[in-house]
Amino acid sequence: MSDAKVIVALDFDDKRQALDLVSQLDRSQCKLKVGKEMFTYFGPDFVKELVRRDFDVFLDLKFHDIPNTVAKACLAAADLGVWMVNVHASGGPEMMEKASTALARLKQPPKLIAVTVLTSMDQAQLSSIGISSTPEQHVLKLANMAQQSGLDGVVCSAQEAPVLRKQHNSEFLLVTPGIRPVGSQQGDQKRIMTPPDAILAGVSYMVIGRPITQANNPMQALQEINDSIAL
Ligand SMILES: O=C(O)c1cc(=O)[nH]c(=O)n1[C@@H]1O[C@H](COP(=O)(O)O)[C@@H](O)[C@H]1O
Repeated sequence: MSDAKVIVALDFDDKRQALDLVSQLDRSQCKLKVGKEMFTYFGPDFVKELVRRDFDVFLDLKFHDIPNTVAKACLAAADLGVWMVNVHASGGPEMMEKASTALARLKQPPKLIAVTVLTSMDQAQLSSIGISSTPEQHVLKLANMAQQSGLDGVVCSAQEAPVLRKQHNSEFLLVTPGIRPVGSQQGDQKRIMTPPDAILAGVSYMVIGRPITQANNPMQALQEINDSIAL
């Protein structure tokens, strides 16, 4: 596994464009994430190609279904050779336990993490789905559930990292999207933080998409982020 803290979210509708960027990268600079858009267009072969190129790949399909279906989908993801997979914590403890138990039987299981509260949601969005706690309270609750269910960590925003780090040691992975370098567009993200602040807050890995992929010079954007978090 590489030491890279940045996970580049490859959200493209064009495989050639994605592979052009990937060809300029190496595993010491970043890990790669394949999400619903690219997986739906280009399927497992695209994921396998990135694994073949020796990248740590996070397959971000956010499984959320009955326990048996999710456990089997996680096994299918593991078959692709990915480094990390995720499920929605709101699928509940039984779903998460079944997935974690299924993966634990493998020789080299991928990391299994749970999405808590999407970084595109704020208090108003949470209220609109009937949840009256604050995003931080809800993240904490789901993160505890994920840990008790045997998961390796959670997806949350960097804003919740300091309080999560008080309850979970550094082995519990905090994977944080909603990362915005100073001057970049916020877009649809609500709970955001800059890369250096996120590292100070105790995150394990930062998922960064558009600030890199839509930059005039993606390689320079990634280099600047890596420089900004270098010790
Ligand atoms: O699981 C994820 O990766 C994820 C969870 C979350 O709460 N928020 C979130 O933005 N993501 C993903 O992280 C990436 C963020 O991309 P940018 O907003 O372009 O940096 C996207 O691919 C999202 O699908």
